[in-house]
Amino acid sequence: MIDTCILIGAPVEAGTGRRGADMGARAFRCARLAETLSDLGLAVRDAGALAIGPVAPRAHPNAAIRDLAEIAAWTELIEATAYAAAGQGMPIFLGGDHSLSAGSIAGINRRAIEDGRELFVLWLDAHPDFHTLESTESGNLHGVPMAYVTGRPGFEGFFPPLAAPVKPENVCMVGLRSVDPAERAALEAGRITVHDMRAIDETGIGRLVGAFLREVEARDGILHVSFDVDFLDPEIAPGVGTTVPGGATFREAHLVMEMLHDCGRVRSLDVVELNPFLDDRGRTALLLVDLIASLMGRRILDRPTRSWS
Ligand SMILES: NC(=[NH2+])NCCC[C@H](N)C(=O)O
Ligand SMILES: [Mn+2]
Ligand SMILES: [Mn+2]
Repeated sequence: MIDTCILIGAPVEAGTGRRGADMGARAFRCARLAETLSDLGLAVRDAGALAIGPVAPRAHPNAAIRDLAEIAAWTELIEATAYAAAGQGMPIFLGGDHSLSAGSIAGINRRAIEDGRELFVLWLDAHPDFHTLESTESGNLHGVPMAYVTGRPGFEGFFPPLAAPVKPENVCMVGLRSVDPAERAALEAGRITVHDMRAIDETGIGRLVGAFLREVEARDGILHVSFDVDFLDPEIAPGVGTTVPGGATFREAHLVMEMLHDCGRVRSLDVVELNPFLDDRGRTALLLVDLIASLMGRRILDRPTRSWS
Protein backbone atom coordinates (compact mmCIF):
# COMPACT_ATOMS: atom_id res chain seq x y z
CA MET A 1 0.00 0.00 0.00
CA ILE A 2 1.07 3.56 -0.63
CA ASP A 3 1.68 6.11 2.14
CA THR A 4 0.59 9.29 0.33
CA CYS A 5 -3.06 9.89 -0.56
CA ILE A 6 -3.88 12.47 -3.18
CA LEU A 7 -7.45 13.77 -2.84
CA ILE A 8 -8.84 14.89 -6.17
CA GLY A 9 -12.28 16.47 -6.30
CA ALA A 10 -14.11 15.79 -9.57
CA PRO A 11 -17.39 17.71 -9.28
CA VAL A 12 -19.00 16.28 -12.40
CA GLU A 13 -22.76 15.82 -12.38
CA ALA A 14 -23.60 16.11 -16.07
CA GLY A 15 -23.58 12.31 -16.26
CA THR A 16 -26.59 11.94 -13.98
CA GLY A 17 -30.23 12.80 -14.30
CA ARG A 18 -30.22 14.58 -10.93
CA ARG A 19 -28.48 17.64 -9.57
CA GLY A 20 -26.33 17.68 -6.47
CA ALA A 21 -23.54 15.16 -7.09
CA ASP A 22 -21.19 18.06 -7.80
CA MET A 23 -21.30 18.80 -4.05
CA GLY A 24 -20.02 15.32 -3.17
CA ALA A 25 -16.34 16.21 -3.01
CA ARG A 26 -17.10 19.07 -0.62
CA ALA A 27 -19.10 16.76 1.63
CA PHE A 28 -16.13 14.38 1.97
CA ARG A 29 -14.12 17.32 3.23
CA CYS A 30 -16.87 18.30 5.71
CA ALA A 31 -16.86 14.69 6.91
CA ARG A 32 -13.12 15.08 7.69
CA LEU A 33 -11.69 12.69 5.12
CA ALA A 34 -8.26 14.35 5.08
CA GLU A 35 -7.99 14.41 8.88
CA THR A 36 -9.13 10.79 9.13
CA LEU A 37 -6.44 9.66 6.70
CA SER A 38 -3.80 11.72 8.51
CA ASP A 39 -4.79 10.08 11.79
CA LEU A 40 -3.99 6.73 10.19
CA GLY A 41 -0.44 7.95 9.65
CA LEU A 42 -0.81 8.66 5.96
CA ALA A 43 0.47 11.75 4.19
CA VAL A 44 -2.42 13.55 2.52
CA ARG A 45 -2.16 15.90 -0.41
CA ASP A 46 -5.36 17.77 -1.22
CA ALA A 47 -5.30 18.58 -4.91
CA GLY A 48 -8.53 20.58 -4.68
CA ALA A 49 -11.25 20.30 -7.28
CA LEU A 50 -10.86 19.91 -11.02
CA ALA A 51 -12.80 22.14 -13.41
CA ILE A 52 -13.43 22.09 -17.15
CA GLY A 53 -13.88 25.16 -19.30
CA PRO A 54 -16.88 25.87 -21.52
CA VAL A 55 -17.57 23.25 -24.20
CA ALA A 56 -19.45 23.40 -27.50
CA PRO A 57 -22.40 20.98 -27.43
CA ARG A 58 -22.08 17.79 -29.50
CA ALA A 59 -24.87 15.75 -31.00
CA HIS A 60 -24.99 11.94 -31.22
CA PRO A 61 -27.27 9.74 -33.34
CA ASN A 62 -28.69 8.49 -30.03
CA ALA A 63 -30.80 11.55 -29.23
CA ALA A 64 -31.30 10.48 -25.61
CA ILE A 65 -27.67 11.35 -24.76
CA ARG A 66 -27.16 14.51 -22.76
CA ASP A 67 -24.00 16.54 -22.18
CA LEU A 68 -21.77 14.43 -24.40
CA ALA A 69 -19.18 17.16 -24.98
CA GLU A 70 -19.05 18.02 -21.30
CA ILE A 71 -18.45 14.41 -20.23
CA ALA A 72 -15.85 13.97 -22.97
CA ALA A 73 -14.03 17.05 -21.63
CA TRP A 74 -14.18 15.72 -18.06
CA THR A 75 -12.89 12.35 -19.24
CA GLU A 76 -9.88 13.93 -20.92
CA LEU A 77 -9.06 16.08 -17.89
CA ILE A 78 -9.51 13.28 -15.34
CA GLU A 79 -7.51 10.84 -17.48
CA ALA A 80 -4.53 13.21 -17.53
CA THR A 81 -4.90 13.92 -13.81
CA ALA A 82 -5.07 10.21 -12.93
CA TYR A 83 -2.03 9.42 -15.04
CA ALA A 84 0.01 12.16 -13.38
CA ALA A 85 -1.18 11.41 -9.83
CA ALA A 86 -0.59 7.66 -10.09
CA GLY A 87 3.12 8.33 -10.30
CA GLN A 88 3.08 10.30 -7.05
CA GLY A 89 0.86 8.44 -4.59
CA MET A 90 -2.58 6.96 -4.30
CA PRO A 91 -5.15 9.09 -6.11
CA ILE A 92 -8.59 9.15 -4.48
CA PHE A 93 -11.17 10.61 -6.84
CA LEU A 94 -14.03 12.22 -4.99
CA GLY A 95 -17.11 12.45 -7.17
CA GLY A 96 -19.04 13.60 -8.80
CA ASP A 97 -20.99 11.02 -10.71
CA HIS A 98 -19.70 7.69 -12.02
CA SER A 99 -18.84 9.06 -15.46
CA LEU A 100 -15.62 10.26 -13.82
CA SER A 101 -14.38 6.65 -13.81
CA ALA A 102 -14.07 6.76 -17.59
CA GLY A 103 -11.19 9.17 -17.05
CA SER A 104 -9.74 7.81 -13.81
CA ILE A 105 -9.50 4.20 -14.97
CA ALA A 106 -8.22 5.18 -18.43
CA GLY A 107 -5.44 7.29 -16.91
CA ILE A 108 -4.53 4.73 -14.24
CA ASN A 109 -4.29 2.05 -16.92
CA ARG A 110 -2.05 4.23 -19.10
CA ARG A 111 0.30 4.58 -16.11
CA ALA A 112 0.09 0.85 -15.31
CA ILE A 113 1.05 -0.13 -18.83
CA GLU A 114 3.95 2.28 -18.84
CA ASP A 115 5.14 0.75 -15.55
CA GLY A 116 4.74 -2.78 -16.93
CA ARG A 117 1.95 -3.60 -14.44
CA GLU A 118 -1.31 -5.45 -15.00
CA LEU A 119 -4.33 -3.40 -13.88
CA PHE A 120 -7.36 -5.02 -12.25
CA VAL A 121 -10.58 -3.18 -11.39
CA LEU A 122 -12.99 -3.96 -8.55
CA TRP A 123 -16.33 -2.32 -9.39
CA LEU A 124 -18.61 -1.99 -6.35
CA ASP A 125 -21.97 -0.83 -7.65
CA ALA A 126 -25.66 -1.68 -7.95
CA HIS A 127 -25.19 -1.07 -11.69
CA PRO A 128 -22.65 -2.33 -14.23
CA ASP A 129 -22.55 1.04 -16.07
CA PHE A 130 -21.88 -1.03 -19.17
CA HIS A 131 -23.95 0.82 -21.77
CA THR A 132 -22.45 1.99 -25.03
CA LEU A 133 -23.41 5.35 -26.50
CA GLU A 134 -25.78 3.44 -28.78
CA SER A 135 -27.45 1.35 -26.10
CA THR A 136 -28.09 3.87 -23.33
CA GLU A 137 -31.78 4.63 -23.08
CA SER A 138 -31.64 7.14 -20.23
CA GLY A 139 -28.88 9.06 -22.00
CA ASN A 140 -27.17 9.55 -18.61
CA LEU A 141 -23.49 9.05 -19.28
CA HIS A 142 -22.70 7.76 -15.77
CA GLY A 143 -24.17 4.56 -17.24
CA VAL A 144 -21.31 4.05 -19.76
CA PRO A 145 -17.83 4.24 -18.17
CA MET A 146 -17.22 0.50 -17.85
CA ALA A 147 -18.04 -0.04 -21.52
CA TYR A 148 -15.63 2.73 -22.49
CA VAL A 149 -12.65 1.63 -20.40
CA THR A 150 -12.95 -2.00 -21.52
CA GLY A 151 -12.84 -0.90 -25.13
CA ARG A 152 -16.36 -1.63 -26.31
CA PRO A 153 -16.98 0.03 -29.71
CA GLY A 154 -18.84 3.25 -30.45
CA PHE A 155 -16.90 5.73 -28.35
CA GLU A 156 -14.47 6.61 -31.14
CA GLY A 157 -14.76 10.22 -32.17
CA PHE A 158 -16.85 11.11 -29.11
CA PHE A 159 -14.71 10.18 -26.08
CA PRO A 160 -10.92 10.59 -26.00
CA PRO A 161 -9.04 7.63 -27.53
CA LEU A 162 -7.88 5.10 -24.91
CA ALA A 163 -4.15 4.49 -24.48
CA ALA A 164 -5.22 0.88 -23.95
CA PRO A 165 -8.43 -0.83 -22.84
CA VAL A 166 -8.64 -2.62 -19.50
CA LYS A 167 -8.91 -6.37 -20.07
CA PRO A 168 -12.49 -7.44 -19.28
CA GLU A 169 -11.17 -10.57 -17.54
CA ASN A 170 -9.37 -8.25 -15.09
CA VAL A 171 -12.65 -6.64 -13.99
CA CYS A 172 -14.83 -7.89 -11.14
CA MET A 173 -18.24 -6.33 -10.46
CA VAL A 174 -19.82 -6.86 -7.06
CA GLY A 175 -23.23 -5.76 -5.79
CA LEU A 176 -25.24 -5.68 -9.01
CA ARG A 177 -29.01 -5.50 -8.71
CA SER A 178 -30.08 -3.14 -11.50
CA VAL A 179 -28.97 -4.26 -14.95
CA ASP A 180 -30.62 -3.05 -18.17
CA PRO A 181 -31.33 -5.64 -20.93
CA ALA A 182 -28.60 -4.37 -23.27
CA GLU A 183 -26.09 -4.46 -20.41
CA ARG A 184 -27.12 -7.97 -19.42
CA ALA A 185 -26.64 -9.23 -22.98
CA ALA A 186 -23.21 -7.62 -23.23
CA LEU A 187 -22.12 -8.98 -19.84
CA GLU A 188 -23.28 -12.47 -20.80
CA ALA A 189 -21.29 -12.33 -24.02
CA GLY A 190 -18.19 -10.88 -22.37
CA ARG A 191 -15.54 -11.91 -19.85
CA ILE A 192 -16.13 -9.62 -16.89
CA THR A 193 -16.61 -11.44 -13.57
CA VAL A 194 -20.03 -10.43 -12.26
CA HIS A 195 -21.39 -11.04 -8.75
CA ASP A 196 -24.97 -9.91 -8.21
CA MET A 197 -26.71 -9.66 -4.83
CA ARG A 198 -27.87 -13.25 -5.05
CA ALA A 199 -24.28 -14.43 -5.34
CA ILE A 200 -23.42 -12.35 -2.28
CA ASP A 201 -26.33 -13.86 -0.35
CA GLU A 202 -25.50 -17.42 -1.34
CA THR A 203 -21.73 -17.41 -1.21
CA GLY A 204 -20.81 -14.50 1.04
CA ILE A 205 -19.07 -11.36 -0.08
CA GLY A 206 -15.80 -12.33 1.60
CA ARG A 207 -15.39 -15.48 -0.47
CA LEU A 208 -16.29 -13.73 -3.72
CA VAL A 209 -13.92 -10.83 -3.20
CA GLY A 210 -11.25 -13.12 -1.75
CA ALA A 211 -11.23 -15.21 -4.93
CA PHE A 212 -10.72 -12.08 -7.02
CA LEU A 213 -7.93 -10.79 -4.79
CA ARG A 214 -6.12 -14.12 -5.00
CA GLU A 215 -6.30 -13.82 -8.79
CA VAL A 216 -4.84 -10.29 -8.63
CA GLU A 217 -2.00 -11.63 -6.48
CA ALA A 218 -1.41 -14.66 -8.66
CA ARG A 219 -0.94 -12.37 -11.66
CA ASP A 220 1.08 -9.81 -9.67
CA GLY A 221 -1.47 -7.12 -10.55
CA ILE A 222 -2.34 -3.74 -9.13
CA LEU A 223 -5.87 -2.79 -8.27
CA HIS A 224 -8.18 0.15 -8.88
CA VAL A 225 -11.36 0.27 -6.78
CA SER A 226 -14.41 2.08 -8.09
CA PHE A 227 -16.94 2.56 -5.29
CA ASP A 228 -20.42 3.77 -6.24
CA VAL A 229 -22.40 4.85 -3.16
CA ASP A 230 -25.40 2.88 -4.42
CA PHE A 231 -23.41 -0.33 -3.83
CA LEU A 232 -24.58 0.20 -0.24
CA ASP A 233 -28.10 -0.39 0.94
CA PRO A 234 -30.09 2.87 0.80
CA GLU A 235 -31.11 2.34 4.45
CA ILE A 236 -27.53 3.10 5.50
CA ALA A 237 -26.55 5.32 2.55
CA PRO A 238 -29.44 7.50 1.39
CA GLY A 239 -27.27 10.25 -0.13
CA VAL A 240 -27.23 9.00 -3.72
CA GLY A 241 -29.37 9.69 -6.77
CA THR A 242 -29.93 6.14 -7.97
CA THR A 243 -30.93 4.16 -4.89
CA VAL A 244 -31.77 0.49 -5.38
CA PRO A 245 -33.07 -1.54 -2.42
CA GLY A 246 -31.25 -4.60 -1.18
CA GLY A 247 -27.67 -3.38 -1.27
CA ALA A 248 -24.53 -4.22 0.67
CA THR A 249 -24.72 -3.97 4.45
CA PHE A 250 -22.46 -1.99 6.74
CA ARG A 251 -20.49 -5.10 7.69
CA GLU A 252 -20.24 -6.44 4.13
CA ALA A 253 -18.86 -3.12 2.93
CA HIS A 254 -16.33 -2.86 5.76
CA LEU A 255 -15.24 -6.45 5.21
CA VAL A 256 -14.48 -5.72 1.56
CA MET A 257 -12.53 -2.61 2.53
CA GLU A 258 -10.53 -4.47 5.17
CA MET A 259 -9.71 -7.27 2.73
CA LEU A 260 -8.63 -4.72 0.14
CA HIS A 261 -6.27 -3.20 2.66
CA ASP A 262 -4.80 -6.55 3.63
CA CYS A 263 -4.15 -7.51 0.02
CA GLY A 264 -1.89 -4.46 -0.30
CA ARG A 265 -2.45 -3.98 -4.02
CA VAL A 266 -4.91 -1.08 -4.21
CA ARG A 267 -3.23 1.86 -5.93
CA SER A 268 -6.21 4.12 -6.74
CA LEU A 269 -9.82 4.68 -5.74
CA ASP A 270 -12.98 6.41 -6.97
CA VAL A 271 -15.79 7.21 -4.56
CA VAL A 272 -18.69 8.38 -6.67
CA GLU A 273 -22.34 9.38 -6.75
CA LEU A 274 -22.45 10.89 -3.26
CA ASN A 275 -25.24 13.45 -3.44
CA PRO A 276 -25.27 15.65 -0.30
CA PHE A 277 -28.53 17.26 -1.43
CA LEU A 278 -30.22 13.89 -0.88
CA ASP A 279 -28.28 12.91 2.24
CA ASP A 280 -29.57 12.82 5.79
CA ARG A 281 -27.43 15.16 7.94
CA GLY A 282 -24.20 13.94 6.33
CA ARG A 283 -24.58 10.33 7.38
CA THR A 284 -23.70 8.90 3.96
CA ALA A 285 -20.59 11.06 3.73
CA LEU A 286 -19.54 10.02 7.24
CA LEU A 287 -20.08 6.34 6.46
CA LEU A 288 -17.99 6.65 3.31
CA VAL A 289 -15.15 8.27 5.22
CA ASP A 290 -15.19 5.32 7.64
CA LEU A 291 -15.17 2.87 4.73
CA ILE A 292 -12.23 4.67 3.11
CA ALA A 293 -10.47 4.50 6.50
CA SER A 294 -10.97 0.72 6.56
CA LEU A 295 -9.52 0.50 3.06
CA MET A 296 -6.54 2.56 4.16
CA GLY A 297 -5.75 0.46 7.18
CA ARG A 298 -8.05 1.20 10.10
CA ARG A 299 -8.83 -2.05 11.85
CA ILE A 300 -10.71 -3.19 14.92
CA LEU A 301 -7.87 -5.16 16.48
CA ASP A 302 -4.28 -4.08 16.28
CA ARG A 303 -3.06 -7.20 14.56
CA PRO A 304 -3.39 -8.65 11.10
CA THR A 305 -6.68 -10.50 10.86
CA ARG A 306 -6.37 -11.66 7.27
CA SER A 307 -8.10 -14.98 6.90
CA TRP A 308 -9.16 -15.21 3.27
CA SER A 309 -6.02 -16.59 1.64
N1 LIG B 1 -23.53 5.31 -12.03
C1 LIG B 1 -24.82 5.07 -11.92
N2 LIG B 1 -25.48 5.38 -10.83
N3 LIG B 1 -25.42 4.52 -12.96
C2 LIG B 1 -26.82 4.23 -13.01
C3 LIG B 1 -27.22 3.84 -14.39
C4 LIG B 1 -28.65 3.45 -14.45
C5 LIG B 1 -29.12 2.98 -15.81
N4 LIG B 1 -28.50 1.71 -16.16
C6 LIG B 1 -28.85 4.00 -16.89
O1 LIG B 1 -28.05 3.75 -17.76
O2 LIG B 1 -29.40 5.06 -16.85
MN1 LIG C 1 -22.20 3.43 -11.03
MN1 LIG D 1 -24.78 2.68 -9.36
